[in-house]
Amino acid sequence: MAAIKQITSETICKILDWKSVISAVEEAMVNVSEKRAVQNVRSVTQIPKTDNILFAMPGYVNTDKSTALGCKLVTLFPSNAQKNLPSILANILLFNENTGALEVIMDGTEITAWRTAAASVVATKYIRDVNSQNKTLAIIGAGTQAKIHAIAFQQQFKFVKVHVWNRTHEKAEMLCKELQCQSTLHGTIEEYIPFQNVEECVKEADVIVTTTSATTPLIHHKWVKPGVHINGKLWTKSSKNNNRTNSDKNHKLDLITKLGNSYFSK
Ligand SMILES: NC(=O)C1=CN([C@@H]2O[C@H](COP(=O)(O)OP(=O)(O)OC[C@H]3O[C@@H](n4cnc5c(N)ncnc54)[C@H](O)[C@@H]3O)[C@@H](O)[C@H]2O)C=CC1
Ligand SMILES: O=C([O-])C1=[NH+]CCC1
Repeated sequence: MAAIKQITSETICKILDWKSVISAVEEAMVNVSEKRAVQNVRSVTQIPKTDNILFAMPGYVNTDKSTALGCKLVTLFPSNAQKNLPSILANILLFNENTGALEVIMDGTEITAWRTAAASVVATKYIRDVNSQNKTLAIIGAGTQAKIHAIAFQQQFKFVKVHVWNRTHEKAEMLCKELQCQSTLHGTIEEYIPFQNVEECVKEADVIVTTTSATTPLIHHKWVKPGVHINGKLWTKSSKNNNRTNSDKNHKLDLITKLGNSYFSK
């Protein structure tokens, strides 16, 4: 049996670029819709008496361009933040589609982070009215996904301001400072502004991204502008609470698509 090739996170980080990732995610969505890819529902293994989860995400794709059989294994350990580790860690396994033999193991943590933000970008590109102005992006949260969404959205859109709210305000301030310092990432952005209050953070936003692990709603529909596009990072262990926006049936926040977990307000 041939040796299993290992691809480290250092190599992955050198390869990833936004143009390719956004277009690969868009292509993957089309392949799933057009049934050129098999993407089964992920399995969720919750470690009893903890919030820790192991996900298995298998998939197969067969197109003119490529064939691949793989499985991503992702752990979500929310308390990792206190250990200075990402709460989401991932590895991707690729198999030979003729023999089933394992051929490649690659680090999947960065790929997962980029893939998630790229899915929000693609969803926003298609769902947000192309004629609407996209001046202000509001980000709820200040962790891995908050930072990568701020960077990814600049690849496709020309936001002028990025608003950030986080449960711990100092982290919102730190993220804004960090993004401000990375001048090469700015594009059209003039300011990254940390907010103490969620309503103030979202009320002028044209696009909102929620990137927290909160299990209760953080945004009220009355606070957002008509036509706002909301990308929700919506995983929670309880599907009943599977939402970061306040959208009970009295509220006019309508789910219009599952693509990238996107919401849109009328
Ligand atoms: N990192 C990744 O690649 C992916 C992450 N996700 C999901 O995105 C969300 C964020 O993930 P990361 O940015 O990686 O995590 P992180 O640990 O880096 O950041 C978590 C954020 O959530 C906030 N938060 C936690 N509990 C909260 C609460 N009760 N109320 C308000 N804010 C709260 C924290 O202040 C922090 O800003 C999680 O739900 C995660 O499952 C989904 C797909 C991929
Ligand atoms: O899509 C993904 O890879 C994940 N969603 C929640 C945890 C990891």
